[in-house]
Amino acid sequence: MTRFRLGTRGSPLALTQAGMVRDALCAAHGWSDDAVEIVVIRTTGDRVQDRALAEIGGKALWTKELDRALHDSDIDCAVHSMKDVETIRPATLKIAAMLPRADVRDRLIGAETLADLRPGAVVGTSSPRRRAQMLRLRPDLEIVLIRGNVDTRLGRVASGEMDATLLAAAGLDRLGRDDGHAIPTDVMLPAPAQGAVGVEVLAGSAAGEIVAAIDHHDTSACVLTERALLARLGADCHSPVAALASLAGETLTLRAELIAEDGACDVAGSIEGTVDDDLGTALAEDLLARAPASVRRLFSA
Ligand SMILES: NCc1[nH]cc(CCC(=O)O)c1CC(=O)O
Repeated sequence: MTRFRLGTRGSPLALTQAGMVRDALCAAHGWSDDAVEIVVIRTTGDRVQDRALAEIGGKALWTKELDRALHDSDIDCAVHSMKDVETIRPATLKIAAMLPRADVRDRLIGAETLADLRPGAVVGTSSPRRRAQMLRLRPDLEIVLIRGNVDTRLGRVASGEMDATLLAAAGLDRLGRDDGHAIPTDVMLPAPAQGAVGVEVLAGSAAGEIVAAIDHHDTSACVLTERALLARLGADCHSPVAALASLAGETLTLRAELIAEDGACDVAGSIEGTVDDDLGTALAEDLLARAPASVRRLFSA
């Protein structure tokens, strides 16, 4: 039997997530573990570690090589952290499934709360959103660029090179790490799609039907709503935007905020409806209409 080929990046987190998708596929289809082959693909994002992602070309750096492998039929599906997947995807590809979403919050490493950080503390992040949100709450902080995988980042706080960093709870939990303290979403709204793992296939492929069997519908509904907001904003990975959708019964609630890079001004809002209401587009339009000029200019919509 030919094995189902699952493409992934090679970082410890990516491999863990690929293993979760393999296990879900095997459980859904009654396959043995060896029915799925995990194919590790090195991306530009993995190779370039010293500059901000936004600076060197953005989220495509994580997906380009996996996209090519899908188009060349070297793999049947590709596993991604949905947070890292560009807003606009090639029409030839389809996000066929998402795993149940994990903890969506950020965790602060190095102090219990942001208020506990010493005046002028050095905090490492490469995320424009985290930078802006931290400066809004604590304008005295010195935000420095940090990249690399989870262990590298934790190591730089442990060594005292920086006072603190922020990491997604989802990634830490998947790696079995209990470091840090979760920040409530009303203090720090997460990145759109944070905590969600998605599986992409070639549009119209047989693999799409195989993968669709593991889709967690509530997660897909929420994450696609957050991505619709990004699309209407014309947001990219330079854009300091936070968003979180949640479903309670039939009611979908979407919260979002846009923050100036220095945290000095922002615009926030929320909207409620059903999954059929295109809440992402509606909230994006509301925020753009109300955004101060210094925030508005960060978006190409
Ligand atoms: N940008 C890197 C990235 N992409 C996804 C996660 C965590 C896992 C997730 O959000 O699903 C991380 C690390 C982090 O932000 O701490």
